[in-house]
Amino acid sequence: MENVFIMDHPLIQHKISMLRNKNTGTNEFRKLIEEIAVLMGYEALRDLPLEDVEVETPIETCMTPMISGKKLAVVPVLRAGLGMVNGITTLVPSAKIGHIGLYRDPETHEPHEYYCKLPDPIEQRLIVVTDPMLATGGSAVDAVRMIKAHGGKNIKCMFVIAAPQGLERLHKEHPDVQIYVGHLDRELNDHAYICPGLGDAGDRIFGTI
Ligand SMILES: O=P(O)(O)OC[C@H]1O[C@H](OP(=O)(O)OP(=O)(O)O)[C@H](O)[C@@H]1O
Ligand SMILES: O=c1cc[nH]c(=O)[nH]1
Ligand SMILES: [Mg+2]
Repeated sequence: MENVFIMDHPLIQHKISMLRNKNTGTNEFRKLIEEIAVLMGYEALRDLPLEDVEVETPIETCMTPMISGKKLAVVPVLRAGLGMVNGITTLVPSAKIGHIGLYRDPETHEPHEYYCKLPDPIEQRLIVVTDPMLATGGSAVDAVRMIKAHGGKNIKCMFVIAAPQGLERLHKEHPDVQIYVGHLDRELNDHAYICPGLGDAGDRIFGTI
């Protein structure tokens, strides 16, 4: 699928396996999510535009490449997406941060919007949406729709784990969006949880189980 990138780096796979373990506690879970975000961010940002700038080294003056263009915006989908923000700002400390609040209704599994605050203007920025889980895809489809409604154009989404159903839906509804997935899991269960998955990412990051 064009614009879909499934990670295969052994470090990412190893850390995702640690996340899956139900005995991994809140503190370690949070650290792992952040580390995976750094590793995935490194992959997802490999096409950042560069421009040559003049720098004086101790030896001579040279032209040397630096990141060009408008700065990045990281947009976590609350709550669980917050766990990945520090990973991206470790790579790009100057990034602006927006927030989209969505929760999934436990019965219908439909997303409900409760917050949206994005950097303004957002048109020229590269926007990186973070959420550890892409299950039915409802939350991600809505998050991208909200960003586009504010003028966002250049959008990448990062998920630690995705279900095939959610990946297909997001790609179908927003084919222009680049989707980065740490691991593609088997399926959804009757409660729309990812199998084998890691449980409820938000509850495990914030210790609200
Ligand atoms: O693809 P979907 O079927 O929409 O499911 C994925 C969404 O569900 C989780 O959030 P949740 O609703 O549990 O909110 P939380 O992060 O506050 O726990 C997860 O972090 C995604 O945002
Ligand atoms: O498996 C899932 C599905 C949705 N949200 C989660 O946190 N986990
Ligand atoms: Mg949750």
